[in-house]
Amino acid sequence: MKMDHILVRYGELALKGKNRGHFEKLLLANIRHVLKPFPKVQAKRTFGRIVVELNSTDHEPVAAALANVFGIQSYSLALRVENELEAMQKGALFMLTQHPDAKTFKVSARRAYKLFPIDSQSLNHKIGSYVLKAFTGELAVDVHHPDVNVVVDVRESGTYITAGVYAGAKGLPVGSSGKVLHLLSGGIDSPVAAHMLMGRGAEVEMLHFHSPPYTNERAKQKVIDLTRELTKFGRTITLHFVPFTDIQTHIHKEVPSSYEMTIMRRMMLRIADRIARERGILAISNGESLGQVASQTLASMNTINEMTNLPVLRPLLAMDKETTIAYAKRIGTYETSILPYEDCCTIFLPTDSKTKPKRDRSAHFEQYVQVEEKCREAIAGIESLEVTGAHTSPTLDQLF
Ligand SMILES: Nc1ncnc2c1ncn2[C@@H]1O[C@H](COP(=O)(O)OP(=O)(O)OP(=O)(O)O)[C@@H](O)[C@H]1O
Repeated sequence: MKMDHILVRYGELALKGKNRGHFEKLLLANIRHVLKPFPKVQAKRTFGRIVVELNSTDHEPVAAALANVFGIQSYSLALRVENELEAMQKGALFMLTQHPDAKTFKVSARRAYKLFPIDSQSLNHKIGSYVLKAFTGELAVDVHHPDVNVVVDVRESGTYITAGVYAGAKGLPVGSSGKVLHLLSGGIDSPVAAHMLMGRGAEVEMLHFHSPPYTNERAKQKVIDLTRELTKFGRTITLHFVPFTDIQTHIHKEVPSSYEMTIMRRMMLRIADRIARERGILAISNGESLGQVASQTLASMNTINEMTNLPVLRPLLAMDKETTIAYAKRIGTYETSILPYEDCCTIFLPTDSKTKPKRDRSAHFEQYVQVEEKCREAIAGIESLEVTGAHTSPTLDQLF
């Protein structure tokens, strides 16, 4: 016998009333996205849950892929058998052999298919006593706090037997809350911030500023790799590379070093604002946390934020670095983030950046930067790509 199904339950979705149907469709699409590396596996929506048919594929990698998908409350490995008592008994026994450490169990039969002739009470009894006989002395029944609850779910299409529930990623399906334009650097923080937003249903579209030849091709590949890592939590992600060399060198030449960082960030946000509006995106996000560095003080945020009246979401605002690092390790982005390739923000890194930059001073220095022209040129030079997933994601060689 072999595990042949995974039953997926969704939680918060249920709270969403009339959006439920839409959310279920999104969740199913996102599940199908992460299951693309398993061509034989199929996912279907039935009776308020999603049934994943393994079709002879090993359950472990499939379950691991599902564990990442936002919107899944929990899931269970399942065995499907014919609607016959003997098959149910053998199936329940098989499921219990998957839990060699269990000392107690119970059977919880549910008979959604009322034409099946044995009622759930009798099924509990008949299956329970069969299992007890097979495990003589090793297993006992405990109806209140069993180590394993064997659920026998009788449906018209067959009986699904599960033993154990695994926690899903919870949250909302990616895409259910609309789209956010996310500023993705190659660092530790911004991928974590993106993941948090995805968990609240946001579809993230990535914007990365790069400054060749100061930042190299490997830095670019790193950003693609981080994006690809994030596709495993939901769906394909659009990534835009904005050429920033000209703007940066110009700022470096024309602006006092204490305001370079501020003006550079204001240019980034100006460009992000325009791209978001062009693409009908309602919010911008980044990986800033309060007070970490000169560009992330309240005064700095205030001065930089002047460039947009779209909401700027900062999921990491109140998180300390240690927690962010632990989070990045957990979601699998940390190892890529710490690869030592330059980010454009560090290439002319001034040591005297203002921690309290002013809006009026910034506007004054921007008079020397040809803001309009530079923004237009940068936007015209954008390269965009769709990053679909670990199995199909392109490398730079294939792209440019
Ligand atoms: N080259 C870039 N392209 C796009 N966004 C960027 C870039 N550099 C920085 N950002 C955005 O600005 C935020 C703050 O960047 P900064 O380098 O000051 O801080 P950080 O704490 O090192 O962030 P991270 O770890 O995400 O790089 C980043 O989280 C990211 O959202």
